[in-house]
Amino acid sequence: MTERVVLKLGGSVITDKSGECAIDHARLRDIAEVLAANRDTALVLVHGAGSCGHPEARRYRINDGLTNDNVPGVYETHTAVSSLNTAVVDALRDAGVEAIGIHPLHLGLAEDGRLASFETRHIAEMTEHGIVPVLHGDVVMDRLRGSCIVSGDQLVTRLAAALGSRRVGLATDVAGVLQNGAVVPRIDRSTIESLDVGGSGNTDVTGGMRGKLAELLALADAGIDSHIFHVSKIGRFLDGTGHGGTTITARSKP
Ligand SMILES: Nc1ncnc2c1ncn2[C@@H]1O[C@H](COP(=O)(O)OP(=O)(O)OP(=O)(O)O)[C@@H](O)[C@H]1O
Ligand SMILES: C=C(C)CCOP(=O)(O)O
Repeated sequence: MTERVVLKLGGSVITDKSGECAIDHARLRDIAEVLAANRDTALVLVHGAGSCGHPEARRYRINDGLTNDNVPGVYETHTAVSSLNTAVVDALRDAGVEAIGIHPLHLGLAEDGRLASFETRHIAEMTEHGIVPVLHGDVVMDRLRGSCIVSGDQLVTRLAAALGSRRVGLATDVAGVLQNGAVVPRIDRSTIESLDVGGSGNTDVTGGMRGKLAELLALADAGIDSHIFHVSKIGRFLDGTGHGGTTITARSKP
């Protein structure tokens, strides 16, 4: 079976998270060049929403559930993050990567904030043909709440488990998980307690670094390690030369 790499581009690195849907096109071009240079990798790409989706999700209180008042928020949030998805796909295609956008609102159903069903067989099929599926954190219909936000981080864990991926990376705006300014090289359930991990510095409805680690520790429990590193280290993550960030694992330090 093809060894698939699941890579998430944090919303903080492809948008200016302090603005309103401020897409960083120059950063997207740089990332696209790196991914184009690694075309042999069977890649499944996920991106966060950054300033294209988090402000809308917060404004319409999507995660509190749907009422008569906030139904338009489903459209507004999905449209904002979809515009970012188009920009990511365009940048990749301009660099020669056979990318195609996939919207979780169309293929997932949640129950109380967690994906209950999510089709991935077509994603696996795409990678067999050199297509790079580009998914994103999204608003998804929820059988208990009406709707909820499914983060790119939740998608990463879902995809990695479903596709049997052993290489999972999250590129973000920090060098890794930090403690007193230094990167913590390895985190497992026994070491997480001693760390000071917070949310995002900007508008974020999915828990920032704390939310990320909750997802990735659950993935580690399922036997799949993952890595958080600075966006400038994507090439090194892909070629295995060392990303200098944090590895999230179920195993204690050797
Ligand atoms: N201990 C910590 N180490 C590193 N970053 C931390 C820590 N605690 C909180 N953070 C914050 O977490 C942020 C990264 O999480 P964030 O959710 O913003 O990233 P992202 O995945 O790029 O964004 P998005 O959720 O939009 O995709 C950092 O920029 C930092 O402000
Ligand atoms: C807010 C939306 C639409 C998705 C959030 O995904 P994330 O940026 O990966 O947390």
